[in-house]
Amino acid sequence: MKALITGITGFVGSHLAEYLLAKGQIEVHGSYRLRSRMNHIQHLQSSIHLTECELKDPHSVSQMIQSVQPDLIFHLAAQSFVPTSWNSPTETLVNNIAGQVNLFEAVRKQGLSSKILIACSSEEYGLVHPEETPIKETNPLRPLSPYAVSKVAQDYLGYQYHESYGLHVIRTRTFNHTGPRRGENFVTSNFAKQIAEIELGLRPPVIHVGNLEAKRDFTDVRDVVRAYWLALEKGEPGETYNIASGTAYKISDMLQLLLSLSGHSIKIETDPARLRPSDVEILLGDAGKFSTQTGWRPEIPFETTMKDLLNYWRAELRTPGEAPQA
Ligand SMILES: Nc1nc2c(ncn2[C@@H]2O[C@H](COP(=O)(O)OP(=O)(O)O[C@H]3O[C@H](CO)[C@@H](O)[C@H](O)[C@@H]3O)[C@@H](O)[C@H]2O)c(=O)[nH]1
Repeated sequence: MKALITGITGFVGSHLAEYLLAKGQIEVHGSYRLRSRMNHIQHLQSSIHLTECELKDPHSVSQMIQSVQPDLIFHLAAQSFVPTSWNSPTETLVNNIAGQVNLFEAVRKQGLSSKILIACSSEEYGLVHPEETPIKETNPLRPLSPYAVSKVAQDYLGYQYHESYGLHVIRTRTFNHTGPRRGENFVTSNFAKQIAEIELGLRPPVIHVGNLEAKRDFTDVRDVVRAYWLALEKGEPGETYNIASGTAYKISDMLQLLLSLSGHSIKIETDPARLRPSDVEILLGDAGKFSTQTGWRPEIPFETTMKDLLNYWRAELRTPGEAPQA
């Protein structure tokens, strides 16, 4: 069986590649862009097949699909950082929406029956009223950032291509996820990296933060990639599923947890540049529909995830590129 991961060099892509290789009997292919950093998949390079592909270019996508002929496609490649979407809204929308349309069009025109997972997001729910939590898939979508709008479009395009052409598309609305290799812009990783830098004396004992009042539902990336596999194995085509832990942490509590894992005394300072024009206040998901369909449940406790993330940064800062491959 052949699996294609778009965005294989990224945080989730690298974990998914490891998961699929460990399952065995899956030929793992991945797409990357010209300037992608390869550090997350360096240790896998001899076991995977890489294709350079610009997803915004229909020709490039068509050629890749033609040569790989994947049975499974995990479409993870995207501009995924919310603040970047305010600075570059057009780039975010074009990248995320056109990339997926090009992929769908290639599969459709070549008459393939690939099963396609599209990585949508809990950000789509956006403005959520307290009585609407835990959020079900039926909740209204009230996106609060250009990134969230791009994910709503990806989500509905998945629905539309399934209805119009019968493409085997599964849509997952994944809530926040983290773990080793998480990009340093994202909150858990950013705080963990700052703490590791303070421990090594690379910065003064002051941690810079944004809005600590928001609440997020975090799942370990290793549980998320298992969910993505199950989604294609057992999910209903055309359907959308929340992937969530069912517990929301205030960002300030997540920070306290990280600080408790470090013996250092650290001052907290708000950096106004880290505040957003509009922030999603609470994302707390109900993954009941997905659990019933696939039997999936998150297994890794949040404390373990945060310990692994902090240890990842400690190792990465000591010997860049050689952090343990968790
Ligand atoms: N990044 C960041 N966020 C901060 C900081 N301080 C507080 N926050 C708050 O921490 C929360 C989480 O921020 P991110 O880690 O940047 O993630 P996100 O905006 O929730 O989006 C992530 O989750 C989505 C799923 O819900 C994903 O779709 C998206 O790609 C991303 O992974 C937000 O409320 C943000 O305002 C900081 O210094 N940096």
